[in-house]
Amino acid sequence: ISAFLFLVAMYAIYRYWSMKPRNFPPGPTGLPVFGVLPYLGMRPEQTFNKWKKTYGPVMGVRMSKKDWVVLGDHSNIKLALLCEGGSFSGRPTFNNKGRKGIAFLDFGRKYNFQRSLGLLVFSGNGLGKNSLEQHVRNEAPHLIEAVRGQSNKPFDIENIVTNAVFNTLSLVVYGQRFEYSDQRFTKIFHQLSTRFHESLPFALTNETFAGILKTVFTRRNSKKRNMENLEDNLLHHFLEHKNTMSRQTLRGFVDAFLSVQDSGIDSSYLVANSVFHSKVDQLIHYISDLFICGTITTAGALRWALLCLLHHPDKQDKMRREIIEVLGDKDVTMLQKADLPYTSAFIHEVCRYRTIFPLGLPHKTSYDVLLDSYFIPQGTTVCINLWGVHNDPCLFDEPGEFRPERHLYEDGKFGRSDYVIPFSVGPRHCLGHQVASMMLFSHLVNLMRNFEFLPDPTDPNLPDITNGSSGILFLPRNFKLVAKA
Ligand code: HEM
Repeated sequence: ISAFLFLVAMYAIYRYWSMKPRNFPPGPTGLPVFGVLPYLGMRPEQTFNKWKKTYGPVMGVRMSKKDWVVLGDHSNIKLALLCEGGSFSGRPTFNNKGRKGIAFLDFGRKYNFQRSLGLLVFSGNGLGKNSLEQHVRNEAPHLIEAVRGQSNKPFDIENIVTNAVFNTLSLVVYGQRFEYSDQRFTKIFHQLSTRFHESLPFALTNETFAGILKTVFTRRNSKKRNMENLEDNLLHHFLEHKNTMSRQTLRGFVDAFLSVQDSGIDSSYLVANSVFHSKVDQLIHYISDLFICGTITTAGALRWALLCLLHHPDKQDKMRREIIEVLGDKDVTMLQKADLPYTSAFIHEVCRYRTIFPLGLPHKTSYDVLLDSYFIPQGTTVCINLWGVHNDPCLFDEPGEFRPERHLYEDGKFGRSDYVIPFSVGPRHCLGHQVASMMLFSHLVNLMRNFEFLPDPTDPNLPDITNGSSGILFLPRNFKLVAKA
């Protein structure tokens, strides 16, 4: 009898554990307490993609004790984020309770205001596309000079590229750049990159047993300290910057933020509507979100592009020939992009082939919603599998192959694919996608016209292009190359 009761109890626990909301998308529940966490592996996006074959592109997975929805194909991602954008644009609360800024704000009035402020600077309006482009162009000579300093011997380009991206963003944010040798900023890069070495589902699972395990097995305290140091550094720099502000000339995002905030009617409206809890906290978190979301991603994409050049010398030659023929001695501008179809196709393919942000940032439903005839309750965390779209064989022939030519028409013109969505889509898509695209294009073209990139002659193997760091971002492992001037 006791064995029978034990089995009944186990069955009841299992049934209770497997319970999901009515008509919730199908998917695995995994183990009690942990859910599917033990089965995700180092590349959760690939595991989700495998499960898609069994459960379909709209899948419900039990993550520790919560049910998440994973969207795994282009049509459902588009349906959710574009057609139902108002319902799918929230952000779940995880390690970020009380955090302001932008990337982790829930959808709503406060978020919309912060986003429009960001768009003033980071889109074609307000401080303007030209000034964005000008900032990117201003950094290029420093990047070239730093690489020239290492030319003809094997070196790791990571710090130089990260410096260039950080400085470009710093020009947009503060209107000011820093010397590559400035120790304060090399420290900040390390603080930035440690944020990304935790896998997304693990980073978000902050509850029950999994949360306890995470505390035991990860160095959260050092991560927290890093974040605080980063924000201290940014605050210190901000205070120096504020003292030199003039309302006549806005130097960048910080000045724009302060002037909107301090301008009479707007300011009282904003304070009355509690758009700003505390202006300095909000601004420091915002700046840190911009650097965190913008630096390691863009520098990582540039390093993947360089790795692709090393692995495909024929494509490198073709691209350099195109750049030299079209540009001659002229400066690189975004207008010339249309005349560089192979280069544009190469960059587009790098963004597809090595998806930097494989699962993007998690979304949350703000209302009960139906998708693909499934019911998704308000407050559900929704993961967007961008990697799954980029590797869908129905959309890309042999998706595992690096083939820029797939983005060229027969007449040689570049055709942007709607299915290449590294910046995600919808109201929450990447705020920095324009400046990121400018940096990828301008920095890469400038590097290509000045150097030939060759593998490290002392290493018999080419650096690994298949595997990368596994975490929230998919980044290349460290490698050396030779930049032949
Ligand atoms: C190759 C470079 C980059 C890639 C692949 C990338 C990709 C992404 C992705 C996938 C998201 C999540 C979108 C979503 O929630 O659906 C995101 C968000 C974001 N990105 Fe980027 N990003 C890049 C560069 C940048 C840069 C340079 C900036 C600097 C301004 C930036 C700022 C942000 C911000 C602030 C968010 C949060 C937006 C929000 O929640 O409203 N990113 N990015």
